[in-house]
Amino acid sequence: MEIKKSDFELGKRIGGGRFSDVYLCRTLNDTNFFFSEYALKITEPEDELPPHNVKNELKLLRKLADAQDKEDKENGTSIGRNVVRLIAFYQSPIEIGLLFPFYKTDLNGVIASNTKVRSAFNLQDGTITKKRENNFSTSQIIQIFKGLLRGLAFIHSQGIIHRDVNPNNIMFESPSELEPVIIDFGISYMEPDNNGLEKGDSKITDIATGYYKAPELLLSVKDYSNKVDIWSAGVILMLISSKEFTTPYSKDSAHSDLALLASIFNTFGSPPDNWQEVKSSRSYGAMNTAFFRKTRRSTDDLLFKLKDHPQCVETFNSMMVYESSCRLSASEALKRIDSERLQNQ
Ligand SMILES: Nc1ncnc2c1ncn2[C@@H]1O[C@H](COP(=O)(O)OP(=O)(O)OP(=O)(O)O)[C@@H](O)[C@H]1O
Repeated sequence: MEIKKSDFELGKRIGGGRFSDVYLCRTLNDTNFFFSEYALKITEPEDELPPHNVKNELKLLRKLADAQDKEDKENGTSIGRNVVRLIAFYQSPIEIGLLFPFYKTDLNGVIASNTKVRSAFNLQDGTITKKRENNFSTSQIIQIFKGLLRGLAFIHSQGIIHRDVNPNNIMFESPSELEPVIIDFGISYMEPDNNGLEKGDSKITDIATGYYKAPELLLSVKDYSNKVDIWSAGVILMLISSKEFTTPYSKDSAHSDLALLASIFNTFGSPPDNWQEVKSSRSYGAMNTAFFRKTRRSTDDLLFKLKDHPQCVETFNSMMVYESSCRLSASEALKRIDSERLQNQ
């Protein structure tokens, strides 16, 4: 639905990135709108640099919203509920506004509300250290993870690669309502050529955020697939099922591709010699692979809180494989996790 900016009263700025501002807003005309609060994302296309493209974001969101509407009409078991729904939009000569339901918190907020802080007194030097502890139950972790996978299964079923799955882009109605909603399609890709912007075999590799980047991106593989999102989802699972809400990666890995690659190899072991998709990558060829000879860390260690859930552990292991074509898809991963639930009934 097309709207006018003047139909809304803008409240405080609640977020935004390099090229956008997101405002809490209220409608001034109640007739067409269901909620009392919305989030309005405003972007000036002229300011953007690739892969950011709000015109493309609007196209993708409209495609997703059509599929969500269709799903609503056809059946009750919607997988589209874990993806933000575009409610309306406006276009002016200088900006594009995208209207969404307002979500109170993101995954970082949910993690903060489920963190127990313990103070430990050190008898030797009299200092006090504070330790963060993950207070999620296993069922809460599985609920968040399954919601994330459902959202990705829906996005991928529409031929879309999200390309920026990370905790800032996973929203929740409240810290206690653990049904995740994936937002931000600002750098997403639609098969087959991102509406003429990027050919399938020469996609932009400068996508995703810090720890959540898949290894093939770090090696400049340009014909990557939606499996980059699966890798990001696996890193999120490591974060939410860790003992202290940390990933096993070094701090430098958040900013340096090379440090991240080293952390990935330290965590998941050396890649196989026959890693097909990176065979021709110049950066991989230039690396001394012997330097990275590492064994994979135990999954008990990586998924501390899910140790007693072999089906989740096995699913995670099948998601975090180097050869992206061998990584589980989101719908396969969901099926595997559900098979544990059925076995336990
Ligand atoms: N529907 C929403 N409800 C509540 N907050 C939102 C909503 N949409 C976006 N935000 C907030 O605004 C932030 C930025 O939104 P979004 O990620 O879509 O924009 P962006 O320009 O792509 O930002 P970035 O460059 O950081 O990814 C989000 O991380 C979130 O905190």
